[in-house]
Amino acid sequence: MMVSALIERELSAETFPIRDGVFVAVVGPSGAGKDTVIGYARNHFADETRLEFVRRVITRPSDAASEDHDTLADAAFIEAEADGAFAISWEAHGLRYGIPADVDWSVANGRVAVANVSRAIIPSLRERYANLAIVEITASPDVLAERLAMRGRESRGEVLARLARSANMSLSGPGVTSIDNSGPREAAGERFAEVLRKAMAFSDMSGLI
Ligand SMILES: Nc1ncnc2c1ncn2[C@@H]1O[C@H](COP(=O)(O)OP(=O)(O)O)[C@@H](O)[C@H]1O
Ligand SMILES: O=P(O)(O)OC[C@H]1O[C@H](OP(=O)(O)OP(=O)(O)O)[C@H](O)[C@@H]1O
Repeated sequence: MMVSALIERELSAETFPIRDGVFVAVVGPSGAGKDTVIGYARNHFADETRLEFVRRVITRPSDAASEDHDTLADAAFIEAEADGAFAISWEAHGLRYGIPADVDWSVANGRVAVANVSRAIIPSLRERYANLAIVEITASPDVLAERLAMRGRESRGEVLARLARSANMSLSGPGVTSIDNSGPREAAGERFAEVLRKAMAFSDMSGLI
């Protein structure tokens, strides 16, 4: 067993940025396939205890078809946020999103945490996690439009707003892996699985130092 897994590290202000484990931030435009590649990896690595697939808290009714998340009403989310329930939270598409605080403990203890997050929170993630892997899932604009329409989770107006938002976002800085998901799910899924294998290997090494 890894040394890091034997030590239950306490987190305090001095422990930032959090080390040992890796935070894998899956980002990219709406409809590119973030939840799809995460779902692929979840199946692929079903028995892998070093990986944690973060269950997000969102102020959106649950929709198990695309993502299994927790739901809170707006006021309850704001209260939970004030109580320190989230490692990180943000707003987008008129919704609030939170990553439960125990992800910090997991990363500090050598696990690889995987979450679908906003591109806008990358600077905060860089401050919080020493080992941050950013995976950008991409697809061409016409593919995005077609997939969002097919997904059917949002109204036509919401889909148009999501497509417009995507056009204004660009990524910069180190540690970004881009995966084109214009082709079959399995192709992007395998590339993502390879990123996770590397993150687990890195985390194993870092726990032994
Ligand atoms: N490679 C693919 N080929 C065909 N359809 C896909 C592919 N990847 C994702 N989809 C579909 O496209 C839609 C958007 O994917 P999703 O994973 O929800 O994207 P995101 O989380 O980035 O918004 C979903 O309906 C999903 O099933
Ligand atoms: O700031 P951005 O990078 O544009 O991201 C905005 C939001 O879109 C995604 O959420 P969600 O999974 O609910 O939406 P999606 O499936 O349509 O991408 C992502 O996790 C962010 O919460």
